[in-house]
This record gives sequence, structure tokens and C-alpha cells, in this order.
Amino acid sequence: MTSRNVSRFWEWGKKIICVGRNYADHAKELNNVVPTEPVLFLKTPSAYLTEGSPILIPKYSNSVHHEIELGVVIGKGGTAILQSSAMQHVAGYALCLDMTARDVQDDCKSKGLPWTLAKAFNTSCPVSEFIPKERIPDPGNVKIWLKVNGQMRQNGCTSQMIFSIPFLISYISEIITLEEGDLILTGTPKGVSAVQVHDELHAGIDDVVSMTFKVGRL
Ligand SMILES: O=C([O-])CC(=O)C(=O)O
Ligand SMILES: [Mg+2]
Repeated sequence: MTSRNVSRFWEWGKKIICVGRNYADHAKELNNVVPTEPVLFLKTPSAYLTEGSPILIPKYSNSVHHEIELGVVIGKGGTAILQSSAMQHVAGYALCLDMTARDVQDDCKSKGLPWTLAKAFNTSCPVSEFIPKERIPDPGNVKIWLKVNGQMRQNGCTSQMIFSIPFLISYISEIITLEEGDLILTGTPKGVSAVQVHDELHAGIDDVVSMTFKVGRL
């Protein structure tokens, strides 16, 4: 029932909550410390993009990176959700891209400023079709991969996550009430790199879903 209702979650305009540095190999490739608590940031609903429309590099960036991530779509909202019941709040999943203006993020980091310009621009959250939760019985152990122009760039497994999906749902919901239709991006494995105009990004979760996006510029 729930999964049918939220199957076009990107049209609902709910929160997009992102977890950063949730894979040690990615934290290390950017010379970040491996966190002992989740790193959280937000995207706005105008960041959503579905297949058929291009990812648009903002005018103020010369280095937009792909980050392939497993997205968790909330079915039943809640505050201070217990880890033990967290999975009952999940409606399903989506494969997501956390497109990141890396040059802008580096600048924000050095100045101690928030990451909004680097992370939340329009088209910065391409998503696959909705995947009902029954189709991924163990979301803590699926392969997520991404190819750029046919070349494998990211090929990770969600078993490498530092903080598990139940832990993240519990942790986030203590701070921010989760609602039906919210999306949690669970972080990216290593292999991020800059995309160019006309690149084709092709990504998938095991044999469950795949998606393709072209890159353009504003
Ligand atoms: O920008 C970053 O490196 C943090 C992040 O989103 C991730 O690890 O997925
Ligand atoms: Mg990310």
C-alpha cells in the first residue's frame, strides 16, 4: 500500500537528507577523516531529476563530481525511531546521484561555510525509478556502480557503509522528524570524479535497477 503511494516520491517535494563520508574509502580519497558520527546535509526538492532530463552543471562550478548512492524512501514517518523498528518505516529505495560541485565544496570547507551551493543546486539529485522494499531484501549488501561513457568509475557495496540504514534512520529522526516521501541518501563509495558536458552516466544496483543521465550546462 505505502510503496504504491510514494512511488513518485520526487513529485511530493519532501526532504532530501544526505549522509556524507559514510564509506571510509571515499572519505580517504578526499583526505577527510573517517567520521565517528554521521555527517548530515540537505538538498532541496528542486534538486530532483528523473531520467530523460540532463544534469546541469551550474555556472559557478568547473568541477561537478558524480557520487552514486543508495537512497532510502520513507514510507511511515516518525520521530526518535528505534533502530529495531527502523526498517518498518521504509517504503522502498531509489538509486541516486549526489552531484557535487567539488571546487565550490572545497572553497566552502576552507572558509568554514555551509555546503548548500556545492550540494543543493537544481538537478543535483538524479533518481531512478522507485524500488519497492521487497525487491531489495538486504539493502545493507547490494552493489552500486556507475559508469561514465562506458567506463566503470564507482563500484561499491552497501556492506561498506560505516553507519547502517537502521542506525541512520534512528539517528536522523532524533534530530529531524521523518515524513512519508522523505529521501535519505546514504553516502558514496570511492571513485568520484568530475563530469563533462555531453558525458553519459549509467548506473545501477545489482540487477535490480539501472538509470542513464546526460550532462549539460546551464
Ligand atoms: O561530499 C562528500 O564527500 C560527502 C558526501 O556527500 C559523501 O560522502 O557521499
Ligand atoms: Mg554524497
